Amino acid sequence: MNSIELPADAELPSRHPKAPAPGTELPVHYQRCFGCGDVDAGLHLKIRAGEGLTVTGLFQVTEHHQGAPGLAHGGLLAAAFDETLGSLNWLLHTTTVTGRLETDFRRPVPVDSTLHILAKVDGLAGRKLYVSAEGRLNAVDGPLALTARGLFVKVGIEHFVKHGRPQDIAEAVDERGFEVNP
Ligand SMILES: CCCCC/C=C\C/C=C\C/C=C\C/C=C\CCCC(=O)SCCNC(=O)CCNC(=O)[C@H](O)C(C)(C)COP(=O)(O)OP(=O)(O)OC[C@H]1O[C@@H](n2cnc3c(N)ncnc32)[C@H](O)[C@@H]1OP(=O)(O)O
Repeated sequence: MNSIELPADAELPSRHPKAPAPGTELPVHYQRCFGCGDVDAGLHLKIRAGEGLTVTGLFQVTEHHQGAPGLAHGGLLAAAFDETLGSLNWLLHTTTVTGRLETDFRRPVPVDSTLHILAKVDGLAGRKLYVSAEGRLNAVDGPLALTARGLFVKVGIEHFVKHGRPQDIAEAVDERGFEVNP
């Protein structure tokens, strides 16, 4: 498939009236999520709602995240973007999964740096949510290290019930009553 292009019929969706206020730290959507949950080996991303259809993510790169010596692993950086882009769901009160994710690595990300990720919704066409993000080193206006574009696809709760491992589904139900974006 080709690069992700915003289709001509895409429209900018509305921010949901109950979206978390700008500046609010978003809740963990699932405690065992590798991106945002309380997982030892996870990314421990801190994501906040921004203005409009934006969220900001902070990824603290540690020695556990290396690919090359002293540098962050590209796949983990893509995961940090995936998680931050997925968190845009909170602003729309919708549920999507990643269909396609393109990541451009423009500058190495050293261990001990903080990656400041700014993600936004670019448009919605049917079930397809088009999103994009940039990541900067150590400051919101720091050097540009990564850019990404994503295509997320709206799904219903049944997607997780059908495909997920039963014991994890049961645990998630206990955790939050299976409510998404309460
Ligand atoms: C316990 C429950 C907890 C649930 C929590 C859930 C949400 C919580 C809410 C907020 C969450 C906050 C943070 C977000 C958290 C995490 C972020 C990370 C997210 C992930 O890490 S998520 C895992 C990786 N992700 C997958 O595991 C998806 C596997 N996949 C599939 O499950 C199917 O593949 C699916 C469903 C994508 C589509 O399947 P489908 O049968 O429903 O629909 P279909 O195929 O018709 O596609 C419909 C239209 O999308 C186009 N389309 C589809 N895929 C495309 C592609 N790759 N490139 C270009 N276009 C594509 C088609 O071309 C068509 O376009 P058109 O309508 O124009 O024809």
